[in-house]
Amino acid sequence: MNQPRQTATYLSKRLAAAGLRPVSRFGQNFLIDLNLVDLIARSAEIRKDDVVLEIGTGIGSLTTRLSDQAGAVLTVEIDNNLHQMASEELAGRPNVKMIHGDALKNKNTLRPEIMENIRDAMARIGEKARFLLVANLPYNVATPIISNLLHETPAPDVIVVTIQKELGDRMIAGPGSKDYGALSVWIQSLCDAEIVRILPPTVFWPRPNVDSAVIRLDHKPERRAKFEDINHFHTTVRALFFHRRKYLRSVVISAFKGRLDKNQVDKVLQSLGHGETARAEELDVTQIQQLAEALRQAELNA
Ligand SMILES: C[S@@+](CC[C@H](N)C(=O)[O-])C[C@H]1O[C@@H](n2cnc3c(N)ncnc32)[C@H](O)[C@@H]1O
Repeated sequence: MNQPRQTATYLSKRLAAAGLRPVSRFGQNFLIDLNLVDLIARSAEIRKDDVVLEIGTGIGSLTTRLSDQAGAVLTVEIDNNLHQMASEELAGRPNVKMIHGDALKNKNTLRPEIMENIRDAMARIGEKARFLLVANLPYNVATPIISNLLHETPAPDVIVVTIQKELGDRMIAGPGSKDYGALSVWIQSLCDAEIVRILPPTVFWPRPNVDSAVIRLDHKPERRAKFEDINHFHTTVRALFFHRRKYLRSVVISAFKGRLDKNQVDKVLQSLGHGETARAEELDVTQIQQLAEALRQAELNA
């Protein structure tokens, strides 16, 4: 199979020949350095038993690498023109399945077909099958895609994606940092997270306005197993950081209004040693988990 020489000129000519231009609302910033396309695929350490999901097929340059290494690839593209171009590029690759459409049904839900196809492909491969997300993600939907996938069963074992650097910084941030928030706690509660490489705008065409990062998340099922109710935890974490400058006490009181009264909230906070002036952003991931679980228990006993 011929690999396209993916320079900016090559890509712009190829799109222009089809009467197309990159669509910014779809986050169409294509990687033009093929070494970086290889870096993404290599960083995922893909095996023959792996089922790989790619969101954003583009013209299929990363997809071909994934197809060479994985057992099965499911790739999703919202743009009909790119979907058609990639179909030609990927024809003759029986381990690639393409979906044309939005990867998200709505902000909180993935397109159901995605997980149906992933589960089918994993069942075909058998017990050793792992599930990976490997993609140069469209930046506007990167957070809901990653967050929603972590709710799924199975959740991806490994995620290697290109995202805005600022988003990567938020994923790996610790307490006390300006980047620390609900996303940091949610990701680190379930995964080991690392930034593999920072990418300048020049490696994309067209150039985005910001730096990007290749990040790797390793999902830890033993961490997930500790949560009695993962949805409750996620909702609580988002509520705790919604007004990040406010004191924890008033944030919890308003988030649990109608479910816990002020006395019950005070009891929970006192039992965990959080004083009147504590703020969510000062609590580490374990302390947030303990607080969310204590609030859940208090609600059950209320
Ligand atoms: C950053 S580009 C990556 C393209 C290609 N994989 C590459 O590495 O050059 C993101 C791709 O995601 C597609 N896309 C944007 N929003 C999407 C969505 N909600 N669902 C599926 N694909 C989407 C865009 O049309 C675009 O092709």
